[in-house]
Amino acid sequence: MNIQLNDNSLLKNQAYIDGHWVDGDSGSTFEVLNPATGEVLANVSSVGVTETKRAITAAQVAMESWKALDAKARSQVLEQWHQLILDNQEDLAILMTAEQGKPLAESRGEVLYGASFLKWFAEEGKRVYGDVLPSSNDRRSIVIKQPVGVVGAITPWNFPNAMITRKAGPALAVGCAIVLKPAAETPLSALALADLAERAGVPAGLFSVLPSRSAAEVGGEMTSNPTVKKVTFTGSTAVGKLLMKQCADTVKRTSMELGGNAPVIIFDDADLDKAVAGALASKYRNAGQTCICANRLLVQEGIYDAFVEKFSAAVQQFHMGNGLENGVNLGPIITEKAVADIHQKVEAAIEDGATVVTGGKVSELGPHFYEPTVITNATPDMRLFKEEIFGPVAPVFKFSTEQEAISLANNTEFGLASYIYTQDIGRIWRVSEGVDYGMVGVNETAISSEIIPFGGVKESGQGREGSKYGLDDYLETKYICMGGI
Ligand SMILES: NC(=O)C1=CN([C@@H]2O[C@H](COP(=O)(O)OP(=O)(O)OC[C@H]3O[C@@H](n4cnc5c(N)ncnc54)[C@H](OP(=O)(O)O)[C@@H]3O)[C@@H](O)[C@H]2O)C=CC1
Ligand SMILES: O=C(O)CCCC(=O)O
Repeated sequence: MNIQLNDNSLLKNQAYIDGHWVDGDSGSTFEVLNPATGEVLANVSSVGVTETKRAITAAQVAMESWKALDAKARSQVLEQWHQLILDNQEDLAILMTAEQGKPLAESRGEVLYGASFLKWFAEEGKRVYGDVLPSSNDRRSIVIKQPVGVVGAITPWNFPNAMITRKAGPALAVGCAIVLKPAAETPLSALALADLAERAGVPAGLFSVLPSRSAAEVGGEMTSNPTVKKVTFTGSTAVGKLLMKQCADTVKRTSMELGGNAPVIIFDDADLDKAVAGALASKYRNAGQTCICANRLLVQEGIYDAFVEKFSAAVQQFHMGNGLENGVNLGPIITEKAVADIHQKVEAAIEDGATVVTGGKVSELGPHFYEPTVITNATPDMRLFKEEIFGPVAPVFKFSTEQEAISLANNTEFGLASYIYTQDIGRIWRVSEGVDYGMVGVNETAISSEIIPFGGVKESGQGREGSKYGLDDYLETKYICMGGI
């Protein structure tokens, strides 16, 4: 493999099924590329339907003894996995930057973020309480919670570590087994996590990782196999809808964390410096490739020009490049296709009358780099308003009234994250309650952590990840009626 770590045994290029490192049955492999340089990092085994079936069967077997353990015993294994991730933070970060592109500082942060889900759910898994309901004299009505069963998980390339632990943590904590298909662009982080899980004592079969170049085959088996009781997915809305349809035939539970179209609403009374810093951090995190990234900057007319000036000046300070190099704080875009898609949206906006203040083109650094861009005179009929940009492009829209801001924010089929900048306490409540989003950041855009219920409404998905609420997605509720008392 074209990469050097302190511990090179974390570099895996085979699937991890039922506790074994294996090639795909067909022997086929696929390339994993460094998006900053285009170099081939590794050739990774590609699995299909039969290997997925095997992983699911192994999961079912492994789950029997795992769910019978005390929650405390499961917790200890998760704690150990958490500790090993911390111990290997730098290697995991280097691996992540190599295959995904985000600057090393962001990768280090994601590794800690990913580990935090294991720690949180190691603790929270010990608190799966039931209920005794007020009942009539001759009976007692009891509610218990049980693990939902074997879980199928499909994760994206933009967060190659944390999206896995955010699903595996709660699943394993409550006694489920999990079969994971990572994104084809970033399987190395997933496989390194599996290696650490094995070292931590996660029993064979309980956490299998299925790299594949045919997502539809693996996803098709996961969603149709009756042994899988729940499918959890993070990715595009289009694929999420497809998976939900596929799950309908066997009536599986689903959790869907899909696309977003986050508005950042900046009112005239906002603290301008805070608003600029918050919008900047949100928009350009992971080069704009985050489902909760600011997608639309909605700025009130009285502060519009001042905001654009300060924001654009800050955007021009980014140092774009290979995320492994010192000082780089903006990385590449995952694929050339994604770059082309971003650029088409910008070109369409220009044709429709938008103005490019800075950026607006593919960078001279190479075909995976798009210049950090600010666009003014943006209007709601543009693709930049309607679609997830997933790139470092900030369109700035102007509004007049609070009601108009709420209407603009809600004028989308998405409803994941939203942000408000204002100092008016009444307005904070009105707007927070008025926007149709699963999450609202008030004078803050760094809203993610393991303790909060992450998730969306409308076509941004269903279910919540992280927090005490995140456990419910992996639990069934059983009612027991005890009669004859
Ligand atoms: N909510 C979020 O966090 C994310 C949103 N997106 C949005 O989606 C757009 C496209 O990105 P993209 O990577 O193509 O997102 P996808 O939704 O295609 O990919 C996410 C995951 O789904 C898998 N997948 C794709 N097709 C199927 C299928 N038919 N059955 C089962 N699994 C499948 C992918 O596998 P494989 O990699 O092998 O194709 C990957 O593991 C982005 O521009 C962005 O707008 C993307 C990623 C994350
Ligand atoms: O779905 C995503 O894009 C990843 C979520 C990032 C976060 O948890 O902040």
